Amino acid sequence: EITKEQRALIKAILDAYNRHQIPQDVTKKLLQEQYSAEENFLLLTEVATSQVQVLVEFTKNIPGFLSLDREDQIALLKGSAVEAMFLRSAQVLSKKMPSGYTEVLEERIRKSGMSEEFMTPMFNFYKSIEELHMTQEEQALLTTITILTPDRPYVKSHEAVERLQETMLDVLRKLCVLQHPQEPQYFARLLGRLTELRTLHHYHVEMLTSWKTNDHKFTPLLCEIWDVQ
Ligand SMILES: CC(C)c1onc(-c2c(Cl)cccc2Cl)c1COc1ccc(-c2ccc3c(C(=O)O)c[nH]c3c2)cc1
Repeated sequence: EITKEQRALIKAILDAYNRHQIPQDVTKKLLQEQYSAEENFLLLTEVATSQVQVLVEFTKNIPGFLSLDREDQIALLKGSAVEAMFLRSAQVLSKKMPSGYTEVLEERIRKSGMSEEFMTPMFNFYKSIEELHMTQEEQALLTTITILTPDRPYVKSHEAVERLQETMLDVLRKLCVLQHPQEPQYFARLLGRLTELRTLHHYHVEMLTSWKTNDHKFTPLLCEIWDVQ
C-alpha cells in the first residue's frame, strides 16, 4: 500500500537523516570536560550550534524543500530549529549507550543553569518519546514533518509548505500502520508529540531569556536562528 515513490521518499529522508550527524569530537567533549553549570552550558551551546548546522544540511536534502521560496526556507528553519532539537536530543537520550553518554548528556542538561520549571515538561517529553520506541524512519519523518510546518512566523507560501507536509504525513501514517499493526492509534500518538513540541517551544523562549538575564552567551548562529540579542 506504500507506493514506489513513497518508498523512495522514505529512503531519501532516512539516508539524509543518518548522513548528517554531530561530529564525534563535539559529542566526545561532552564526556570529557568538567562538570559545572558554566561548563555544562558552554558544552550544550557547542552541541546545539553543531546540531543546527546538521539540521540545515538535513533540511536541504528533504525532497521539495529547495524548490520552496528562499525566504520561506529560512522561516521554516528558524521556526522549527528548537522543536527539531528537542526531537533529536530526545532520540539520543532514549538510546542507552555503553559510554554512559546518555546519562552525561541528561546530567549536563539538568545542571545547565535553566530554571526548574522547564525541567519537568522537558523530561516528561523525553520520557514520552522513549515510550514510543520510534523506528529510525519514524524519527526522520517526524523531524521532517516538524520542519515543514506551514504556520511558522513569516511563511508566505503557506499552501506550498502544507502540500509538502501532507505528502510526508501520508507516508508516516502508512508507515505507522505497517510498523505498529497492533497499535492502531500509534500515528495519532506521534502527532500528539508535535503538539507537545509547540508547548516546549514556548517554554524555550523563556529559557533563553532566563539564561540571557544571567549573562549567558550564545554563538552567532544560535543568536541568528533564535533571534537572541
Ligand atoms: C544553547 C544550549 C544551552 C541550549 O539551549 N536550549 C537547548 C535545548 C535543550 Cl537544553 C533541550 C532541547 C532542545 C534545546 Cl534547543 C540547548 C541544548 O540543546 C541541545 C541540542 C542538541 C543536543 C544533541 C543533539 C544530538 C546529539 C547526538 C547525536 O546525534 O549523536 C549526540 N549528542 C547530541 C546532543 C543536545 C542539546
